Amino acid sequence: MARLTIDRAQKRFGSYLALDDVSLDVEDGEFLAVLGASGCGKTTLLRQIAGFDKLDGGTIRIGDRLVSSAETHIPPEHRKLGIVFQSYALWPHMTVAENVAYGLTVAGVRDPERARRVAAALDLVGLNGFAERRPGLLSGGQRQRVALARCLVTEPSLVLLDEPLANLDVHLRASMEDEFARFHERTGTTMVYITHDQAEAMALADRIAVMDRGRLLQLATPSALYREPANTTVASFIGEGMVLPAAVLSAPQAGRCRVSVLGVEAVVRCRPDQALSGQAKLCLRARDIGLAAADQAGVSAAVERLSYQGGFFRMEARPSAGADIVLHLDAAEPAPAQTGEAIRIAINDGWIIPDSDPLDKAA
Ligand SMILES: Nc1ncnc2c1ncn2[C@@H]1O[C@H](COP(=O)(O)OP(=O)(O)OP(=O)(O)O)[C@@H](O)[C@H]1O
Repeated sequence: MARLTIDRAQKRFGSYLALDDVSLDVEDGEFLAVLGASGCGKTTLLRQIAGFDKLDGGTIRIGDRLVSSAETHIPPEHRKLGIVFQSYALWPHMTVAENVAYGLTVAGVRDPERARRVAAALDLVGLNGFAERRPGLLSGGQRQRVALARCLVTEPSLVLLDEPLANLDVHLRASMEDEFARFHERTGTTMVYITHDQAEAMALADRIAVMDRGRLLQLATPSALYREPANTTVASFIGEGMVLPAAVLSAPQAGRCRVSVLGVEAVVRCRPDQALSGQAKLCLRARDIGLAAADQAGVSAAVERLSYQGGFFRMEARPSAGADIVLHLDAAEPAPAQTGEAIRIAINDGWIIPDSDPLDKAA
């Protein structure tokens, strides 16, 4: 196990800055997910940590050891890492046990120590009955577990996982998520998990690093990312947040303030220490809004779309006071209004986004 510390990492491809001053640290034993849309720089970051590429600026440390900087480059095989790829990368001509043993053989570990460690690793991923099978005769989930066992057997100080569930179907993904979570609990290994799937990141990670266009936008627990996004990009990317302009009507008190949004007053959450006045940006989740009761203030809107989600409807509605805004809210079955009907929407909660987007600022 080891701590990972990345300080102002930079990586260029020609004139494009694929990593732009990325700083983050992963605690010993922590499970960190790196989340972002395609092309945001996740794989580039993983390749720097693994040592597949050379860094142009900044530093990467594993434990106390400097492994990457513009001047230093420790090769991947000397970083004590385990890597699990999306593609499994198993040898088809070797049995499961031989695949798992491979890294030990290369490292000069011999039987009976090697056999003992292979059996323990297969046991850990629940595959001890499969040692003599070839990978071609395993399911996708079983192959991914072999890849996990192969990575673990070398007792890495840090495990990097590059979209390991991307090739699996929905059901298998869910059971492999459990598998990864249990595995992390049992071993306490420091893990960095790359994914573009926020549900996966939320379910697994202690903290999530959200990336966009080569920059780290926020590093926080899943709950803090959802409830208190730091900027507009994170607010709209995570949990389908709606970002709306709001006028601040009162100074924050105990982490709450009064705002006017779409012509309606509401009390919403904000940072207790934030100096707020004038205009702000408000993040609303579907669960923050609902149909207004008769005696409650509400935003007048027209239902544009209803989609059944199993037990409830997702309703999309366009407020009459904001032609370019669509609000989405969840309504219990049976549908309380039909497409085209007028409704009133109450704003029950929300979050004042503390920062305008750092990328907007840079632009
Ligand atoms: N070897 C390379 N040469 C030039 N550009 C590159 C190279 N590798 C990556 N890039 C560019 O750097 C940016 C980040 O790529 P990266 O592969 O890290 O994204 P990603 O977040 O992992 O995306 P995905 O989820 O699609 O794999 C992209 O714009 C990509 O085109």
